[in-house]
Amino acid sequence: MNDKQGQTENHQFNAEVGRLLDLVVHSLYSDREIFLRELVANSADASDKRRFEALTDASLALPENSNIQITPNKSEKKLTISDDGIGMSHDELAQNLGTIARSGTRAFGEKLSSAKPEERPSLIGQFGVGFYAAFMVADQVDVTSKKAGSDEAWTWSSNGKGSFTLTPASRSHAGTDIILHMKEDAEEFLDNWRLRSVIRKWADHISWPITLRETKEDGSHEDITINQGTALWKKNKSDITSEQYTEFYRHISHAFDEPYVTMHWHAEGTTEFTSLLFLPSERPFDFMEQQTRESHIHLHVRRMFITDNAELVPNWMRFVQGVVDTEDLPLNVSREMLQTTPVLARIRKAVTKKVLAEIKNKAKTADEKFNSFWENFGAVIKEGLWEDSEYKQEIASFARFHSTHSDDLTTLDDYISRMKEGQDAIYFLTGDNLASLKSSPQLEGFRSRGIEVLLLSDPVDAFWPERLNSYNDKVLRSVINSHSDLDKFEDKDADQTEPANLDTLLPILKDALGDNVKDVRNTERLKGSAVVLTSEGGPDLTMQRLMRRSGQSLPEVPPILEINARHPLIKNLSEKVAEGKNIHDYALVLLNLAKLQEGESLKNPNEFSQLLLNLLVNK
Ligand SMILES: Nc1ncnc2c1ncn2[C@@H]1O[C@H](COP(=O)(O)OP(=O)(O)OP(=O)(O)O)[C@@H](O)[C@H]1O
Repeated sequence: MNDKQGQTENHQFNAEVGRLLDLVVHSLYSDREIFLRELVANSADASDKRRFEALTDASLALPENSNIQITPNKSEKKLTISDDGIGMSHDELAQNLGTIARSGTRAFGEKLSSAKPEERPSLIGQFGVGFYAAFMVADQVDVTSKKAGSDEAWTWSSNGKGSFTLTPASRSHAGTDIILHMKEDAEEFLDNWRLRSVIRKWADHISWPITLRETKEDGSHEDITINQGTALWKKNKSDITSEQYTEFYRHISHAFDEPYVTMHWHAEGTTEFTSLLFLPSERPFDFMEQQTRESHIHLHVRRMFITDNAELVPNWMRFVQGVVDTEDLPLNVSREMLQTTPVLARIRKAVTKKVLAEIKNKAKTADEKFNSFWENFGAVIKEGLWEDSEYKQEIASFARFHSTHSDDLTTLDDYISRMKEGQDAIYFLTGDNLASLKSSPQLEGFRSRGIEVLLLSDPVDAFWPERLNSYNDKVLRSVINSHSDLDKFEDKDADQTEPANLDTLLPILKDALGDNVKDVRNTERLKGSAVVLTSEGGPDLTMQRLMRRSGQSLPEVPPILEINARHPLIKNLSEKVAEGKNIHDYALVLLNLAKLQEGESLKNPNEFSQLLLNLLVNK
């Protein structure tokens, strides 16, 4: 919404911003100092952008000695953060500071309100509320900005309570001033010592000089550069503390966790580059929902930021954060060149191999930290089993899986070491969640024969086994399609009771179910359950379900209904048939029950409940 009053325009925040502001202001009280990190990071990004644009348009060049300046004004209770960056136009101010492009704010809000106070900064970092952190310390924020290359400047102004204004302004040169009108209880951030310590903590590695304007007693000013302003990755490893690495990681990934692994190396040979990469220890809150699957490792050329879209590692490694800096590309490298240059192809290969080697190395330790890393990112890594023909066997060698063997995760090698004599396949079952997989009737025949089954519950699990196909000469086979394999193994718990005679029952069930099933047959693999679904040929049941859910049209593939002739219900039905009773309704209930067991949704749940109720009443 926007109504013009003279020159000043009034706008409403979109609803998501309002909610988010409320959360940020009220949930992060004890970590307020992060506002400075967020604002300085934005200024550094804006300066990077302008420097990059200036490579192809000299009129946008940054002024000499460009910096990010922080000016406290105690008497007016104002703190100003100024940069010479790319700036924002009228529309960009409204768009960037008035709306939230990312979905999931509500979910984030719920998670934030229920999180423990000490977990909140990490959540907020995962979400990246950035600019809005300003309202933790300020009851009014003015942003005056002039876009590089434009003559217009505008001031965006808001008290963070639902609306903002845009007013024409003047600024002598391009860039942005963020003016914070500090809350009474945040005046500590107007003290030089406090500002220095916060800047050192958060911004030491930022490659732009950050200056603090200190006012002397006689009223004169002095600009003091606070940060070291060196590209951290260019320093010697021995001169970098683990705190500095952590701060750099947090800066580049907008996160709050500790890196799980830090990889800092210099590659020499045909292509020369320096790389500082990190594996996160926590998963960003909306990581799995993100629409883009590309990696965002920053590419620098001779220390200058070029892009975070160079896709320096495959998509299944997109959780890797950090910087690659090379001397072997020109500074004005174009987008087309990024896609075709062999230099980048070589860097990609080397970086991917290095990260892969590091993950494999960590996997060997098989400790809790690795397991937690796997819990966080395994679902993404497994995408590589599906789409990365070059590395899929290597990924398979360290991938972890749940299985029927124990509650601990297992590797494929360990699974193979436990295979039964005569077993030539790695069996798996896919489904929506671990709990329902564990109790699936599909497992009964495998359990009673002591055959281990991998339990796969990530959406990607429905796809990759088909492409991986085999590991160490052992094929991977879904239990749903492998029941005939069970005949090879002795069933120690075989039920010795007399089974029902199915000669008449089977044809009647089949007739009652018609086109809804491909076949109805007896099975020896069920123990406690009466029925189970299976399929023959075509995609397995879980795959079919996932494909339908993702909106793909799929011809109806009727399943096979298998029944357990030793189950009391089946015996009972067989007697009813012998007595000449109609069991049509029972047949439908059996099929629907089998579908529910598989986690499928019924086409007509009301009809099913009515059917079931009638049967219970007339029992
Ligand atoms: N000093 C600045 N100069 C130019 N543009 C800015 C500046 N500060 C913010 N912006 C713009 O406003 C947008 C929103 O900033 P905000 O900090 O909320 O999120 P972000 O930086 O995109 O992501 P994150 O939340 O992960 O930090 C930025 O993407 C940028 O386009």
